Amino acid sequence: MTVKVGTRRSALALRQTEVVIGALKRAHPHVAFEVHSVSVMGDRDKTTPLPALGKGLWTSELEAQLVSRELDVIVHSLKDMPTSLPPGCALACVTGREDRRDVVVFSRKHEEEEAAGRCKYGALADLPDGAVVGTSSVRRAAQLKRRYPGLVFRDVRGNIDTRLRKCDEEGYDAIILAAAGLLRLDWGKRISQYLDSSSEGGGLLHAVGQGALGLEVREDDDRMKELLKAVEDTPTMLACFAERAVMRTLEGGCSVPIGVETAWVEEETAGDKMTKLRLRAVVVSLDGKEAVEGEATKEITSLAHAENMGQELAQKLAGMGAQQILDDINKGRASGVAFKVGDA
Ligand SMILES: NCc1[nH]cc(CCC(=O)O)c1CC(=O)O
Repeated sequence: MTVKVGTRRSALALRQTEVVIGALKRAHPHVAFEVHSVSVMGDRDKTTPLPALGKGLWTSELEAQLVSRELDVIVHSLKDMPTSLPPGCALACVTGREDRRDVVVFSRKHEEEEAAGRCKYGALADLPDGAVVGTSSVRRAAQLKRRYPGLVFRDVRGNIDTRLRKCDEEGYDAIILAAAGLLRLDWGKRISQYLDSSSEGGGLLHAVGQGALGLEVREDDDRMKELLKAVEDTPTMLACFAERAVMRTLEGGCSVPIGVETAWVEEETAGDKMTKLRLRAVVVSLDGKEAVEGEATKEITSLAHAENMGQELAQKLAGMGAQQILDDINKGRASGVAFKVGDA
């Protein structure tokens, strides 16, 4: 048996695929795996603002080859997978999660003259008003504008190595990326600050599925689903299904400012310690001026429970004003308002 594994062509996607195949080979030593890299629109078009490219910008070409049976499984960054998949496709497995947080990388132009490699800034809060922060994510820009209104946000496109080069050479003071991508490509040394929902973490909730890998198969391919169970991480899969249900219910995509944060917590209930899933979510207006957030903590033991939890929290946020924020964003786009992340 030879399994044809599809992936984007970026260094990160290829590294992620290598890791997954390594784990599968250890579990199934008699199965052969072939890597098939495919060019996708999000990697080809480096100028159009991401929201204008639609939801399938990282996945559509790969899914077409899955359905036509040129591929048997696709390794995705889960956060790049739309929350609704094309007919005949299924998210069969979510693997263990790398650090799910966003991080700050400062431009090398801020390294101390006398101590190469040491940046004079340690956190976003250290930056002066007017400092330029690069991100192509409306989720990151909208949330950070709330906490750091003096910063100027500017689009930065390209794969991770390109964005690091642009950070150092093209007038940025810092850029925001996912820890997972940097760590998987051995760029951890560039990370100056980890961001999360805490005050010192900038109050930033991460992207749905960030840090996790999603393995997509044909809906009717039970043999492939069985084979992939060897690399499934069930707690991560349950958490990510809850996160994805929040976005699906709010009808968001990877280009709307929805942030989430999940954690498995121990809670005392009637004298018994129980492990429960804590799910936080936030919806922010593009200018960062309005935000609706909430959380829930529940015992979750199935994918259906997880999806229901995400759906309920999303409906609660929608009733608190989140749907209005998203409707305003979609109206703005429908009227052809050119979309850009930031101010510069
Ligand atoms: N399309 C961007 C993308 N998709 C997945 C990752 C990082 C890896 C992950 O979140 O699993 C990135 C880079 C980034 O957000 O900095």
